Amino acid sequence: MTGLTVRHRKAVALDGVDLALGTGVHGLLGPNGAGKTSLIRVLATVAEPAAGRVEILGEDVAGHRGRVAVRRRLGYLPQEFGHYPRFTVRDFVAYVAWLKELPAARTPAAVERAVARVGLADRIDARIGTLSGGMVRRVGLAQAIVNEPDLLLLDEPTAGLDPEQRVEFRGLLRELGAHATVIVSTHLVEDVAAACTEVTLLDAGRVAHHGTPGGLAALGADPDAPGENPVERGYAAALRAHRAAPAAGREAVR
Ligand SMILES: Nc1ncnc2c1ncn2[C@@H]1O[C@H](COP(=O)(O)OP(=O)(O)OP(=O)(O)O)[C@@H](O)[C@H]1O
Repeated sequence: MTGLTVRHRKAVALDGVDLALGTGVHGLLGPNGAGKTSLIRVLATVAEPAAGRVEILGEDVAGHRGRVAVRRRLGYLPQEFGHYPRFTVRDFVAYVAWLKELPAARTPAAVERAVARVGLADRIDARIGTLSGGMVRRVGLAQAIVNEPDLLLLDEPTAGLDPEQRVEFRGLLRELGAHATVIVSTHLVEDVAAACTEVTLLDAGRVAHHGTPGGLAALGADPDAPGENPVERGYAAALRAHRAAPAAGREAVR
C-alpha cells in the first residue's frame, strides 16, 4: 500500500501509510485509535480509502474485479464478528465457505479441517449460541481459515481466549504464516514476541516503527525503562521516539 489514507468524517484514521507485507505473520500494534482496525478493514475490502493505492495478492482493489478476486483468497476475523447463534459450528463455517465460493465437493472436508485446527472438533455440531465467548472467537477463526486464505486478517483474535488457547493459537498462527500473509492486530505484545515475523507499530494513523520483534525488543534493552519485558519497553520507546520527532518519522516511512 502506498499513501493509504482513511478518514471517518473529519477524523484521519490513517495518514499516508506506506507498507509492503509478504508471507509471514505481521503484528499490528498501537494504542487505542491508532488506526489498526481501519487498516485491516481496507485490506479486507470492506472499507474504501480516501486516498492511496492498495494492491493485494497482485490485484488493485480500487476496481470491482480486483476486489472480487481478492475476496475469494482472503480470510477475515473482524473485531466484532457477526454470527447466527442458532447455526451449528459446522453449518456456519460451511456457509462462509459457500460465500467464498469454495467448490461444494471440497466444503465438508474443509469445514472439518478448519474446525479441528481451532480445537473445536468435539463441538462441531453444537449451536454457536451454546458456546463460551472464547469458543465463539475460535469459530470466528475457523470461518476465516476455511478457504485456506493467502491473506488472513485477524483483528484482535486473542481477545477472550484463555492462556492455554492463546499458546495454541500462536502455534496455529506460525503454521499459517509459513504459506500465507497473516496480519494480526493485538494489544498483547506477548502475541507479537511469540508468533510474529514482523511488527508494525501504528500511532495516530502513521507508522511509528516497522521491523522484527527482535528489533523492537532491542529498542527496549534498557531494563529501567517502563514496561514488563523488552518488547513492551521497545513498544514504549518506539512510540516516544516517533512522537518526539514526528516529521522525521514520516520521512522514514515515505
Ligand atoms: N466509524 C467511525 N466513525 C468515526 N470515527 C471513527 C470510526 N471508526 C474509527 N474512527 C476513528 O478513527 C481512528 C482510528 O480508529 P481504529 O478503530 O482504526 O483504531 P484502532 O487502532 O483499531 O483502535 P483500538 O485499539 O481501540 O481498536 C480513531 O481516532 C477513531 O476514533
